[in-house]
Amino acid sequence: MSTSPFPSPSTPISIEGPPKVLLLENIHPSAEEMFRAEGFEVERLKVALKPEELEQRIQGVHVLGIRSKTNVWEPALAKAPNLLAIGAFCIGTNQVDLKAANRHGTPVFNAPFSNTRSVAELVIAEIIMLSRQLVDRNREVHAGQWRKVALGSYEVRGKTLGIIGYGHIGSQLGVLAESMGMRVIFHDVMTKLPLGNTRATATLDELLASSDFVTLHVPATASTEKMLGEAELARMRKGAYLINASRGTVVDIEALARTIRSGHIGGAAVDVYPEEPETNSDGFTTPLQGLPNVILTPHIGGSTEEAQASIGKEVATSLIKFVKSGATTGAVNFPQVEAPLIPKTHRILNVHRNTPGVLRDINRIVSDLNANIHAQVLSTDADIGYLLMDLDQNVGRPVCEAIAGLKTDIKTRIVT
Ligand SMILES: NC(=O)c1ccc[n+]([C@@H]2O[C@H](COP(=O)([O-])OP(=O)(O)OC[C@H]3O[C@@H](n4cnc5c(N)ncnc54)[C@H](O)[C@@H]3O)[C@@H](O)[C@H]2O)c1
Ligand SMILES: O=C(O)CC[C@@H](O)C(=O)O
Repeated sequence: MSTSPFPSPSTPISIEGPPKVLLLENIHPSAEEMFRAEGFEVERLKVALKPEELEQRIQGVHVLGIRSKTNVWEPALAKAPNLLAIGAFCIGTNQVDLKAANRHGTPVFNAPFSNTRSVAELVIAEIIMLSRQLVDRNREVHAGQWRKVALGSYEVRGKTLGIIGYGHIGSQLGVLAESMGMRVIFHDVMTKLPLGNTRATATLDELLASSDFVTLHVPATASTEKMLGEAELARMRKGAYLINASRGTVVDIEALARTIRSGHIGGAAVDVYPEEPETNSDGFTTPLQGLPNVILTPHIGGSTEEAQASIGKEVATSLIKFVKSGATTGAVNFPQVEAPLIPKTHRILNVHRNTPGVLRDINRIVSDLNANIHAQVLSTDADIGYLLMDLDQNVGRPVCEAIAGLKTDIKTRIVT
């Protein structure tokens, strides 16, 4: 992903008719219902779009909803000057070029909580399945083979679970695992409050060397890319199990396959892969196929009815609030502003390059029109400033047109 230039020239956004929403990747109908109830026009597709298709479909769209399979990069953003916001109806936002979206004045909202319990529960199931070699026994009986063995099957009680990434998922998982009598340790780059009897290890290596189960719950970032490679896998205890329901970039999958084949690792449960198919009808291969005591799932950690319905509502709520008031609280790439609408005032939103003098120029435009600023909130990051202005007079159109003439302008729109 590249760092984009600022868009130029800018034009004020005016929404004629209902705001247009494009929802991809079979986003739960709860989102569509909420948008429709607010008078938005919604198109909902079951599939992800490839970059070139997205560039076509995104034109004229005000709100785009995706999950983990649609990449939103600079070329698509450049084709969508009317795009107000992007909703990632999931936790991960690595599929969006967040920096480019920021520079285009487009906040990205996600659902940081709604599917976390579903992932934690899946991992609990996998811990027991790996420990009892359940997938292998299940396959054998389905094939008419009766292998009643205890060898290599263990209780999880008293075993150590090592959690890499003690965030929303990792910490919930720790609580659930302790209730089954497991010892829980974790490694995180941030200082985290250990829940229950868990404790942080001094290093990743200490966690790898001390765990019977290692499970990953980190985001896809430069620092987590292949954080478990050949050397790290070799540091795990002999016979230990690995679980990855975070992102496919985090584990060197070829090295994992070799380590399982060598017998050093006792099994693995993998939900995410470096390359994943875009649709359910595409074929799929991974070097882990056919290996013993290996559970492979198609990125379903967060795929429960409860989680998807809740995500639909959570992200739609943020997007509707942003379109209707400009609130950016919770956006993952944007200065945070939250201000309820003030009756009898007229709200303008402006995103501009963060350079000296912008506020002075904008305020001069307003005062030259003899308008009064009732309230004004500015929040900035390194690249952009996000300004929310409530004016006493209904002069949004001339103000927006004049602001769009400033070299520093990125995106301006009238809310009320
Ligand atoms: N399989 C699925 O369907 C599914 C569902 C939900 C989330 N996920 C993935 O799980 C990830 C974690 O979700 P979450 O809600 O717990 O996120 P979170 O942000 O609450 O927690 C992530 C934790 O990882 C830590 N971390 C970041 N970089 C690290 C590093 N290099 N080493 C150690 N720790 C590091 C962070 O400090 C944080 O505590 C998401 O980013 C997403 O990619 C997958
Ligand atoms: O629903 C999805 O496509 C992704 C789910 C999960 O990986 C997430 O990041 O929340």
